[in-house]
Amino acid sequence: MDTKTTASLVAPGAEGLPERAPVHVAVGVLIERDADGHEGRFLLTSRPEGKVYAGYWEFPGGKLEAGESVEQALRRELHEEIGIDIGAAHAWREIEVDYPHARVRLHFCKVFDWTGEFQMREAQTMAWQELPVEVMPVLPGTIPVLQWLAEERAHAGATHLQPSAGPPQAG
Ligand SMILES: Nc1nc2c([nH]c(=O)n2[C@H]2C[C@H](O)[C@@H](COP(=O)(O)OP(=O)(O)OP(=O)(O)O)O2)c(=O)[nH]1
Repeated sequence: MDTKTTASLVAPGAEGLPERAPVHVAVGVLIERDADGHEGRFLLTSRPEGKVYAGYWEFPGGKLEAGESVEQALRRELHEEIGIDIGAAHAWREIEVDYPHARVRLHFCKVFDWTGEFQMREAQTMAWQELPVEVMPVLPGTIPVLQWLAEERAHAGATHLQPSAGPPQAG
């Protein structure tokens, strides 16, 4: 039995929902490293049309299929969705998120090595980002990862830009 404590958060619209079994999701935090091994830019992709939260930015990944490990699922999803073959997947952090559509347990893995050309096979968009992230909006379940990266990098200030409420109204 899994007795680990996992951080959790409730996305807007999912307050007060009954307890649901989580859907497990493997997520890759692809990070560029310089010659000294310092971690730099990381990859975000936008969620394709037709999925929940279409257009929101996230780290690439997807749901585990029956019998798959996190690493197997990540390898398959990144090949299917963005066309690359990953090297080692380093298990990093986990969080559970309650959305109106499901409760998900996100298994984030850092990935530093991959081969192949990036191909957005689901018509997503990709963006290499630093902190603060400039693409928006960011998926609620992605924001904690930006906070973890900020802690690791001693980044002070905002982790991501917020969609503007629009120009101030006259009058
Ligand atoms: N890939 C990914 N999913 C995330 C992140 N943060 C977060 O809350 N999620 C949630 C959104 C979705 O509810 C779930 C991933 O499911 P999905 O629908 O994208 O997975 P999938 O590609 O296997 O989809 P499908 O084949 O069933 O259409 O995890 C993140 O950073 N990356």
